[in-house]
Amino acid sequence: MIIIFNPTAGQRRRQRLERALAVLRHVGQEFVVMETTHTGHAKALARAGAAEGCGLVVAAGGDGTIAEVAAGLAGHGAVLGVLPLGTANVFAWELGIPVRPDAAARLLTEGEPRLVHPGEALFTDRTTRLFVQMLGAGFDAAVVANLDLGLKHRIGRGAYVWQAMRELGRYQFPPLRVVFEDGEARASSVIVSKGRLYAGRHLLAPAAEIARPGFQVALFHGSGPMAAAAYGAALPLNLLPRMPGLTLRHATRLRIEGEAVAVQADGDPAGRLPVEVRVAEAPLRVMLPRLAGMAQAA
Ligand SMILES: Nc1ncnc2c1ncn2[C@@H]1O[C@H](COP(=O)(O)OP(=O)(O)OP(=O)(O)O)[C@@H](O)[C@H]1O
Repeated sequence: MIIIFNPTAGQRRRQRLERALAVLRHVGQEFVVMETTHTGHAKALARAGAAEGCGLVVAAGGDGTIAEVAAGLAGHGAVLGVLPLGTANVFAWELGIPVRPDAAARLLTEGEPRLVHPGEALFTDRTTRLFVQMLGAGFDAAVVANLDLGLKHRIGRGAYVWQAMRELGRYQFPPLRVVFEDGEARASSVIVSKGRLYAGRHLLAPAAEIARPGFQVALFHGSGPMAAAAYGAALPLNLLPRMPGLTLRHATRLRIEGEAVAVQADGDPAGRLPVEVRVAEAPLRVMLPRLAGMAQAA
């Protein structure tokens, strides 16, 4: 087992990693920990580990690290394991992976691999980017692009709230055009979601099924600071899917266009519009809680 650790993810990450490692040592599980030193490093480490025949490659970090490791494993048979040490850990909440380090470590040895179908973004400079949970264009991507990373490391998710309030006063809400296989739509912001959750455990797309190929696309029609503030207020109350001015629809392929508008993928800056979004060619095997065990627990 290789554990790829992002030392900059989340808060108190090193202590949380050590708690997970103690459990693995206790059960006699052999592992090697590799620390990332820069963006993109997790992908390279995962690819090398899988090429050398490692069967389980663990992302110890947030959703950005998970997405990088997933991209490195694409086309190999290795299973992705997750030790959620990030700020929001949406992927873990979505799939029932425990966020407590000791429980997450136990899952690595006791879980079962199941298939998940990531998304892939293709930009005009021909770069591609895998995403495991969501991709956003518009307001939320502006928040991510301008986030104070020092503040994020000090106070965690509160830094996103602070930045969102700052963006309310200056974001211009340029119109976006979204082209689907069967028509097109306009919106002020778009979130392409693999899963049901967003920004932690908050409900965004109730009909989404992360294990199936395809997306729920949230189109935010309301424009301007008042509309964005209303969406933001509805999110922690899990009322966002019912907000007027928000439509949700299924898609397996789409194109988002807008004048140099920022794009975020799994909570990290990813580039600028236009972007093509599609289902990644290779599904991913992820170590998840056993379904039988979940049924017994229910
Ligand atoms: N050593 C490093 N120094 C700086 N950046 C790094 C390093 N290792 C990884 N990164 C970058 O940090 C980004 C953010 O990390 P990650 O998503 O794991 O944590 P997070 O943002 O705190 O969590 P979450 O996505 O759950 O909110 C990753 O996408 C990766 O590109």
